[in-house]
Amino acid sequence: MKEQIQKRLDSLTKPQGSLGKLEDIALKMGLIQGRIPKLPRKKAVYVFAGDHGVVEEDVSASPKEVTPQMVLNFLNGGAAINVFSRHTNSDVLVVDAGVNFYFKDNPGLIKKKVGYGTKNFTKERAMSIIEAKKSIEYGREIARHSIVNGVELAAIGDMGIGNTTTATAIACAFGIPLKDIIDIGTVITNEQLNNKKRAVEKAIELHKPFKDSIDVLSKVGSYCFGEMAGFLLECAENKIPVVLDGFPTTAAAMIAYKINPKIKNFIFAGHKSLVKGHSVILKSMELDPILDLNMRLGEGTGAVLSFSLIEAAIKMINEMETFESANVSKKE
Ligand SMILES: O=C(O)c1ccc[n+]([C@@H]2O[C@H](COP(=O)([O-])O)[C@@H](O)[C@H]2O)c1
Ligand SMILES: Cc1cc2nc[nH]c2cc1C
Repeated sequence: MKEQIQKRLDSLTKPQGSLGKLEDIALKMGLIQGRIPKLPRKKAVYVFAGDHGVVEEDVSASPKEVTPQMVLNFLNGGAAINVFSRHTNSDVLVVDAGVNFYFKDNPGLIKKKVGYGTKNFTKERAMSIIEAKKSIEYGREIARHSIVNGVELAAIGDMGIGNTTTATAIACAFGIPLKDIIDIGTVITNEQLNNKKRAVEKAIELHKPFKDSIDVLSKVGSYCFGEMAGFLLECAENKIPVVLDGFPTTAAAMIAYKINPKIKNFIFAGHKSLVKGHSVILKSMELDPILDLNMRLGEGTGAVLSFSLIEAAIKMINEMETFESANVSKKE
């Protein structure tokens, strides 16, 4: 299949390889679909929301109430992710994986709450092993539902005050040195950055050694990261491409990747976040980001914007004329 797709790319009226990453995207999408790739008939972003006990350590710029407030904003269509999803003709589904708030039913809300926020992982496990397994299973259920509903290109986004601290702790638990990834998420004071660094160091010291993904998830993870990991695993097993967003969603991908490294063949990195650790963890999974727009918002915004380039790549391989059909000469 790879040869067939590559041959088609090389037959199009352009110097070989001149469309750069767009050619890589068309090839990867083709390998996922097992054919010259076709446009996805339905696209959706799943924004996984959850709260983190570690925010007690004063690691974030915003109060924790922002997590449920932003969930309501997503449901009302007023956040950046709603705008960019309308722009790319994608649906927005918000997942309550573990927000410390009770939400009323809403058609845009998927209620998969494992708990009302995790515990402070600088003092104890973020969650039990049972909850960690449950969060992965909930993520898989959401993916199955998405596939049954015809979503052919998905993205994951995150919402949770404290997410970048949890993401940092997860990456460190998998062996990435803290100094290579510690950074601000949203803009915080130097004191808060120090708190964040100390919180991760304390957690790693308290919980090491780490056995596997479930161990990492239960010790320093959170419900929304577990659900994102389960979502990725299930989509990959069903050959549905998923686009990652920034630093938190990519740390969640690490959890899934350590369970099944083959998922990387079904995953796109939508963009490169400004958070310095993002490129480090993308590289550890050999993923190359599509966009680089100095963004660090989360919510799935970078992922959904990259949908238009993924679609452009698919249109390119389908709609361009070949040297032969357009009668353009080529040196033998
Ligand atoms: O996607 C990113 O790379 C990213 C970088 C920094 C912050 N965020 C978003 O900001 C929130 C967490 O920020 P923080 O500083 O509380 O960890 C969370 O809701 C994320 O979606 C996201
Ligand atoms: C307002 C706001 C919106 C967000 N979206 C993702 N993370 C966020 C953090 C804040 C503070």
